[in-house]
Amino acid sequence: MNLHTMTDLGRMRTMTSAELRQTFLVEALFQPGAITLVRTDLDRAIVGSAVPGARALTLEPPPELRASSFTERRELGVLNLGGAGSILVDGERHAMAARDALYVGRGDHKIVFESDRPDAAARFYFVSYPAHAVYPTTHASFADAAPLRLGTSADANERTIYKYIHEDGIQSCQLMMGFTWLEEGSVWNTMPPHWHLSRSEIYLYFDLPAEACVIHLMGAPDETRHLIVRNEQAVLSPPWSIHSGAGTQRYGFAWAMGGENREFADMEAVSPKILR
Ligand SMILES: O=C[C@H](O)[C@@H](O)CC(=O)C(=O)O
Ligand SMILES: [Zn+2]
Repeated sequence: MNLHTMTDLGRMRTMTSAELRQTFLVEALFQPGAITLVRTDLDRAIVGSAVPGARALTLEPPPELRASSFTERRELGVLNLGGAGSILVDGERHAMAARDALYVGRGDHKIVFESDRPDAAARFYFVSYPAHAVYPTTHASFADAAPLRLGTSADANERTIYKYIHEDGIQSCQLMMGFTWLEEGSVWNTMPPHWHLSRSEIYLYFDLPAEACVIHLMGAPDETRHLIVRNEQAVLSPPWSIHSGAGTQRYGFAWAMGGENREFADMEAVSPKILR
């Protein structure tokens, strides 16, 4: 399992593009017919994907977890970014339509990913954090996600935030998860930006054609850096970092957070005037 170790603000000032990418960008997710896992020391998150083909895929615990099952001491949030599929948790089948989410609570579970049709494979994206208590495994369909419309077309940031795992939605220990969908002609996410010392965050950009990219902004508000991010790549965002971006066209992105609380609105707004 690949490991991304974080840096601090001081070293970030002198990092090259390659060093920034090695530290903060997760590139090799979504391998056909496989489960891919990447871990980071940032709140001990594990980022992963499962793209089952004709064969079902079982989530095994990597040796680094020192566990007999993946969720022995962890919770897991899954979002289906592809075709219809299922997730079996201890034999119980949860149908996963496109944009459905599943929360799997701490416990010795057997987790299996399946696609309904190998030629229109499910693309399961997941994020896991350590968990200290058991919350029930819960499915949410796209219609269950609380939509929050933000932005204007004049600011090119008209978008809807769909929250699945949060204070008023699916319950969890520390995981929050959902995705944001930009309207045609809107390219900016999280502008004006924010940061939250109470939580770290992970963005996974999706629904971008191969030639398109998002210029993701990170760092302290007065000392920003950027990453060029392609389709289905993830950015690890420490609590002290802003996380915002502009695409060469519209896109979607899944966001997940871990930390102190699960209040979506608990963030420090950053005035665009102080960005440097
Ligand atoms: O803390 C919240 C997260 O950064 C995102 O949900 C923000 C976002 O999707 C947006 O403004 O477009
Ligand atoms: Zn945020």
